Amino acid sequence: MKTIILYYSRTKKTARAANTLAKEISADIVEIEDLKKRSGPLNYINASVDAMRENKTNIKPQTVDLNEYGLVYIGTPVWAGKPAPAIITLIDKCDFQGKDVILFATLGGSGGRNTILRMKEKIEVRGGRMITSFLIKTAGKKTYEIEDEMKKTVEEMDLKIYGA
Ligand SMILES: Cc1cc2nc3c(=O)[nH]c(=O)nc-3n(C[C@H](O)[C@H](O)[C@H](O)COP(=O)(O)O)c2cc1C
Repeated sequence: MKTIILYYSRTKKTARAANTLAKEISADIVEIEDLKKRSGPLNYINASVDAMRENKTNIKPQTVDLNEYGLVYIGTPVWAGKPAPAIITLIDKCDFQGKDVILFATLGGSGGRNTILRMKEKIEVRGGRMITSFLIKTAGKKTYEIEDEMKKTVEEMDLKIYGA
């Protein structure tokens, strides 16, 4: 069965990691957009509050049909120690019954463990099984450094063996 990568990214760091991953493991990839405006200083605070409270948001696409996929990667930036609202919203709209799931998050420095744990809990409730997870620190990193870090993670975690 095929592999798909679903991700949300505000400033395109998670996007960079996700696209590199898609190339490395030959997976399909879908970007989840948050239709709420998330740029600017005030929206940064609102974004943190929304993440902390796990407030839902409007996303595009509204759901993803996972029927033809056996393995699903889900990637999010860490917001206030939580997954981004777009990903919280997405998880609750997808059917993970019988799916293997690999979770990843990009972050400045802290809150990664809690972010993965929260996604794991929500996916398990919806019938999915997290097989592994990883974090990519992005603070101060250039685009090519994020890509290199992703490639290194693929090698070190042997991610190419999953979902074949
Ligand atoms: C609203 C908001 C809250 C954030 N909270 C955290 C946090 O709690 N811990 C952390 O390490 N980084 C935090 N960050 C930094 C992002 O997780 C990090 O820059 C991430 O790589 C951005 O990914 P993106 O470019 O895909 O949006 C936060 C960023 C935003 C915009």
